[in-house]
Amino acid sequence: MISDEEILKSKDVPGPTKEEIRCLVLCKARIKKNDYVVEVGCGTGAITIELAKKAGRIDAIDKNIKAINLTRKNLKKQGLLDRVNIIHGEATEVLKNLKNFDVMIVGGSGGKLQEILNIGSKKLTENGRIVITAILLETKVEAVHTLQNLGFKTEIIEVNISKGRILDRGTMMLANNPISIITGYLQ
Ligand SMILES: C[S@@+](CC[C@H](N)C(=O)[O-])C[C@H]1O[C@@H](n2cnc3c(N)ncnc32)[C@H](O)[C@@H]1O
Repeated sequence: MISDEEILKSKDVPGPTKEEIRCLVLCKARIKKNDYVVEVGCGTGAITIELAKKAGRIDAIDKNIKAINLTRKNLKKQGLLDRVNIIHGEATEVLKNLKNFDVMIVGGSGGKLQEILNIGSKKLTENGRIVITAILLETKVEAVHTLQNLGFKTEIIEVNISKGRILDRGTMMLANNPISIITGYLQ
């Protein structure tokens, strides 16, 4: 897992998913080396980089062209550009044209989470997984309810990470915003 510092950022793209959260997303997604993974809302490409090291085929989607360009730059920096199919577009449209996949990671939905989950769930292979990261309370509730209604075995964890800042007289723990990781497993 690369550090947060290694990831190129831009003022026009939301910041990268933090290293510790990326670890948990990858863990919950149970990625295997032949998996076909679709990432909705790749942003900086921080999660895409890790997917590119682990999965068989990766499609990374974002509706923001600046995010697409940044994902491309970050993948190139890590020597992983040829491992990912980067797609610029609205996820609800792009997903319809994809073949069936094993895992869908949702890092952003722009108010279209239900639609993304409805379309994505129909494209999942047997034993497919969906992993959603959410900051807003409303998104967390919507993610859990939608996955349950679609028949997924649904799990949610809330992660509160504090990182130590080393000072002259000791170490101060600084808290990051809590983030939820909601996972749906086909059963
Ligand atoms: C919080 S950022 C993702 C962070 C990313 N995991 C990272 O580490 O950089 C959310 C991204 O989702 C994208 N997004 C939101 N709704 C979308 C949609 N409906 N279709 C495609 N992309 C979307 C946004 O443009 C944004 O780049």
